[in-house]
Amino acid sequence: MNTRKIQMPREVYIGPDVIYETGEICKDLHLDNKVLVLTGPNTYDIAAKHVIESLEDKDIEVDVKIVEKVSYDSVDEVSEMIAPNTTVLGVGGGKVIDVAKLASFDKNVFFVSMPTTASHDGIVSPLASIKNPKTATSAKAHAPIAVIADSKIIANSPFRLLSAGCADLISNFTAIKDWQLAHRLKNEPYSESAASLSIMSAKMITDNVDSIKPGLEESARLVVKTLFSSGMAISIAGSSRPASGSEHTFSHALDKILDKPCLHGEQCGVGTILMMYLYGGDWKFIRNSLKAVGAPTSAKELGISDENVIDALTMAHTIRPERYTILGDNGISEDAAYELALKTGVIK
Ligand SMILES: NC(=O)C1=CN([C@@H]2O[C@H](COP(=O)(O)OP(=O)(O)OC[C@H]3O[C@@H](n4cnc5c(N)ncnc54)[C@H](OP(=O)(O)O)[C@@H]3O)[C@@H](O)[C@H]2O)C=CC1
Ligand SMILES: O=C(CO)COP(=O)(O)O
Ligand SMILES: [Zn+2]
Repeated sequence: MNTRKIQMPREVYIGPDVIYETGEICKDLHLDNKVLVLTGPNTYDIAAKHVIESLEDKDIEVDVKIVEKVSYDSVDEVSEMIAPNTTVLGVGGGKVIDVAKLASFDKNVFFVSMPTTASHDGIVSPLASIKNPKTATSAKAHAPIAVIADSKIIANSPFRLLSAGCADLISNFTAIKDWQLAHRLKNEPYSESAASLSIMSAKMITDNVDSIKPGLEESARLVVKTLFSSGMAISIAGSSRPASGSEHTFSHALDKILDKPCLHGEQCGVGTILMMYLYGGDWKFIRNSLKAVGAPTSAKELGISDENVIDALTMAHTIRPERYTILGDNGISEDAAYELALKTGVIK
């Protein structure tokens, strides 16, 4: 059978205060039997409590779970709370949304994505990126049945999170270069439509850096919509290939090395500067774009050591060996990694 399934959300709501309409939206979608709200310790007060009120106002039975730690154990814990008629609402950052996505997929129930910030492109994608000691990358799950994105809450989220979302999008530039390389060198299947959508998403950010400002609802809308289009590129490809290449394996390596990793998008942004240099591309454009959206461009700005950068660079090719990238099968030598990081100003 040569059929591919592309999953997209059925309904997408973006707007100020839309969170207060959650109950009504769930009723309209017939997702009103029983709802499990997953949220984080901070996002409970910021968003989830209003979601719960809105659901209860419509007489929908609600269970709540605060996700403290993101792991396969938390996915299992959440799965145990899911009955066949439960709808799972993920209200929070990328980690909460990923747990909601994977647990609902395991139990074959609907999932609604309710991002409280715009920090990553997993908002609509059908993949969940949950780490375990063996795999550092995303697992197959399903797309949300609906997305409810409150642009007021997102605009008021820490600007650092929005900057990280922009950096996750800018990283599509090198992800696509890696995909094209793997297509030419290894005959890996390549989708022109997914790649175009991915590049368009990255350009939407670099063409509009001046419009991305703290506390502005228009900025939040722009970044959310662009994260949607990048997530859709992932859906079309059926893998994170259009949005995750060597810059992401650099970030995944940092996640393994650091006791307290930085934000996903921040690490990927710095990785993009490094990998674009390896491609002989315009890495200064990447660095300037990241600076313009307020994202870190060096080890110092990430708050990590120069040694962490070199270790992550030399480890990156081991993270997902089946996904061919500019780092090749053997990776980069320590000397070359040092030169690369120095020349791009990532280390001093
Ligand atoms: N599935 C996919 O395709 C993808 C998945 N990812 C994954 O997503 C994760 C990264 O997501 P990210 O959002 O950066 O990290 P987190 O989910 O850890 O969120 C970062 C922090 O921001 C807080 N926060 C969220 N919204 C607000 C708000 N409105 N106001 C104040 N604080 C807020 C969270 O609070 P709280 O403590 O309440 O949670 C948390 O402390 C990674 O695990 C990454 O692998 C990334 C890209 C794609
Ligand atoms: O972060 C992602 C896309 O931005 C998902 O990537 P991974 O598949 O590498 O986890
Ligand atoms: Zn990413």
